[in-house]
Amino acid sequence: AYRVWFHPLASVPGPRLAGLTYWYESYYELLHRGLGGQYTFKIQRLHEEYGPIVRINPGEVHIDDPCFYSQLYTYRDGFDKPEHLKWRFGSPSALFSTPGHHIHKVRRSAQDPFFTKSRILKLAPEIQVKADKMCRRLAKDFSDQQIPPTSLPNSLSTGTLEFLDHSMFESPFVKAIRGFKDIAHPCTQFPWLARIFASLPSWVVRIIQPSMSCVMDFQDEMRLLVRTAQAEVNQHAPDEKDIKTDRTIFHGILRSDLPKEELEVEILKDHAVSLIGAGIASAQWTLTVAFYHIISNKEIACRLKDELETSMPDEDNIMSLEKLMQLPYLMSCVEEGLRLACGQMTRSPRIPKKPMQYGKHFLPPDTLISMDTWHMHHNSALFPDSFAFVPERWLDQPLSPAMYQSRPLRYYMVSFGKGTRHCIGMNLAYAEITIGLASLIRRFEWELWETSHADVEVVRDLIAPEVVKTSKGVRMLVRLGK
Ligand code: HEM
Repeated sequence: AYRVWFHPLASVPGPRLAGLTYWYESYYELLHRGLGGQYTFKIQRLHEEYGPIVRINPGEVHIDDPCFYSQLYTYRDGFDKPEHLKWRFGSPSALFSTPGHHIHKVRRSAQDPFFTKSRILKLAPEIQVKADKMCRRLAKDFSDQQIPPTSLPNSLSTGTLEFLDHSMFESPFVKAIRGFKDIAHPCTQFPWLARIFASLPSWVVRIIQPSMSCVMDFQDEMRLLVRTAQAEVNQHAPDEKDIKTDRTIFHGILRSDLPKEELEVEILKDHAVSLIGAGIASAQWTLTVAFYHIISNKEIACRLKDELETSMPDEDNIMSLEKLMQLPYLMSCVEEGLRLACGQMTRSPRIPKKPMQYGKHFLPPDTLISMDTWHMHHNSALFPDSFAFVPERWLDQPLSPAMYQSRPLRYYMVSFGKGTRHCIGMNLAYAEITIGLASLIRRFEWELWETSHADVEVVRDLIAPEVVKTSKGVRMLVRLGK
């Protein structure tokens, strides 16, 4: 009775059942359509019925209004994230899992310097080396064969060349990420489940939940990586410059001014898991979506190829990232890929400490308020025919319609989120996707193989190439012929 009639959110529109019980959300996230991961799409239908603000569970409202995005995901006041999401990906101390704004700020300040634009521009030649190696392997071993292109981007994303040597570019990391995705929804709905998994010895978890084995292996590998960095840093005085101790972001964090408790192995292991996991999954999916749409549309493919051939007559010399980023059609394809891939599709709740107002609705402090990329990127006023891949919509720096204040259209592209918790890897992701697309399209001819639009359709939230594969039983295959 309290939740339905007397709760401060009781007057916010929405289905009565959603205001009454969290089981409403759990049903859509775990069971609906036999897939789970459906609440994002259900919320879209609820907005059609109830308007731009909907109460989606007893303590949370969802807003579908592009103008409100920057108010919620703000750079000015950092908001907390809900405590129960901390366990979602089994890395409770990772940046995106950290609930409190203040501790998040401390952790983030140690990692930010590694992802600045200038740092990534310096790193770009290394990414190009990987892209070159990937292309050489394609030319040598896969000419005129089918390959699943979802595997290609892994090679660029992980910061290691080792994957490029795996058959079909298959990688153990990708299996681990799939494992995380399998448990993410159950662990969001029942956070105690993740805590139980975390407290059990790993051999017990492996027996009761075999799909977690690769996750555990991945975590062990990350612990080892952190311990190695610790040992190398401890061998040198803090002010000593040494090539070995500048090798990875973890060497850098260990040499930062973070308080001692922030440098514990388990915390750094969580950062490692999240940086590599987030880095692989989203960039891989975005490149896959862009790649599919480009090769499935002859006009787009020809226009892009023309631009690349004109600017790089010698295919062996892909131009620098800085110059690639000045190619208008290539960058429009990158933007459109990012828009359609949607990044992290699920809503990202924030907890303002001060009251907020949305229209006539007063939202008291500590209310969970959320928005998501899916609703932003499929807003038909901003992005007409929003499910179509139209790079042209990004050419010549377009503006949004007057109802959205005629701002640059890019203002409403939120693949990387906004505010104090926006994606730390944004510059790296742009670099990987741009270099990846330019190298693959400039150097080869591609043809779709037993692949249709359904193979890149999102059927479940939380990003989904593997989910699409398993749920539909098909893979996106292309044939390579130089
Ligand atoms: C196309 C590629 C990518 C997309 C679409 C993407 C998307 C996002 C989004 C939307 C967020 C905000 C999540 C939230 O509001 O809670 C985020 C956060 C994050 N991303 Fe990415 N990401 C991408 C690539 C990367 C890469 C390459 C890395 C790693 C280097 C990375 C690491 C992170 C981390 C660590 C966070 C948490 C930041 C924080 O809470 O301060 N991401 N990402």
